[in-house]
Amino acid sequence: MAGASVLPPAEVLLSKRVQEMALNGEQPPAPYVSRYDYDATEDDFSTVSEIPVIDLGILSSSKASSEEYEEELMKLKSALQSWGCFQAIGHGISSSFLDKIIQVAREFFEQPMEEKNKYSKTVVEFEGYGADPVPEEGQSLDWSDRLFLDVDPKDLQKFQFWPESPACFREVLKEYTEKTKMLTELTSKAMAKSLNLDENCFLNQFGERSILQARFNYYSKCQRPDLILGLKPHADGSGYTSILQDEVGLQVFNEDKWHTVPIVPHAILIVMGDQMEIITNGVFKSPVHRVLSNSERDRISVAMFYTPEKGKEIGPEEGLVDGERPKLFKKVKDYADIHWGYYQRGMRALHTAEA
Ligand SMILES: O=C(O)CCC(=O)C(=O)O
Ligand SMILES: [Fe+2]
Repeated sequence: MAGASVLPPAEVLLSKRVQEMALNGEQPPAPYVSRYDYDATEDDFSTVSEIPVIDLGILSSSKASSEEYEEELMKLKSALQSWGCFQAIGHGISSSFLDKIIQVAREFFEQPMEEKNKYSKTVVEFEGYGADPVPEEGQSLDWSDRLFLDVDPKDLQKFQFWPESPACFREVLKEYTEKTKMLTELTSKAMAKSLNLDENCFLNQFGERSILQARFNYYSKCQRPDLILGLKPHADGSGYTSILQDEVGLQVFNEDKWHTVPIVPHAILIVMGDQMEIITNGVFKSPVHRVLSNSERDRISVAMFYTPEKGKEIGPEEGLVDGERPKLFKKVKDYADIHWGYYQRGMRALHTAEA
């Protein structure tokens, strides 16, 4: 293998899109090669795991019988304690609209580079089209391209990064943002109730100016999926994240094993981020997850990161602290920034919040 000194620096590699390399049939260059622990059974997408499915319709409707309601609430709590994620159905967002989001995302990424590059970001910026900012030296790179946008509060939207092609992109994203806000309200209330807390307690911690960011991920096919990762293992720095996916590839680490998240048509996967682990005093888990590449099909996902308002202190809910369960975390603010610093070094940041 060539010595590190003759490799192009990560800045140069990251200024080139993975999609271009894939279309040119190029082999993944060294910094993308991250898998030395290849295990064929972990790549077998046909054996997916049963991630709990929760019907949010039951938890939001006054019509549900109280028995059914209590049962669903208990399922939700248990899913978040053991997996840190669940597949939400009955969320109230129409199937045709969810198809539309995936479709506009696909149309965006399938355009010529010249069109996409109108929205490109530099290797130090977050927002726009491209790769994540350059990680610390020695860290591997992800075999994927992204379009990352701040979407809420509205005054944070920077339209120079919002595609005008496909023509309906902006309208669809605005509508999805509004729908995701409703979903987060419903989810936050249901999660609080499942822990016998005031239904507004999580919404209050996130604050009036809680943040939503959209990340459109495009995972190109790769001839050597055994060598690379679409997205390296990480836990999210958000409060929690909702994910739409059109192909398998996402895996969650649980009980010493990687589990492939199955495609449940029109379900939205809700994944706890570190900040919900802090707020629930460790009752809910923020799971480590990653994305594998595929030699046959590309993959689109749309992640919406829901994060507490800038500068707002968050910390364990008092109702989840007692003699048996002392405070595991201290109060923190702007945790997502701390998380990012560690992420770039391939590390988790949760320990920085420990009491
Ligand atoms: O593509 C996916 O399914 C997961 C994306 C993800 O984990 C992230 O963007 O943080
Ligand atoms: Fe993630």
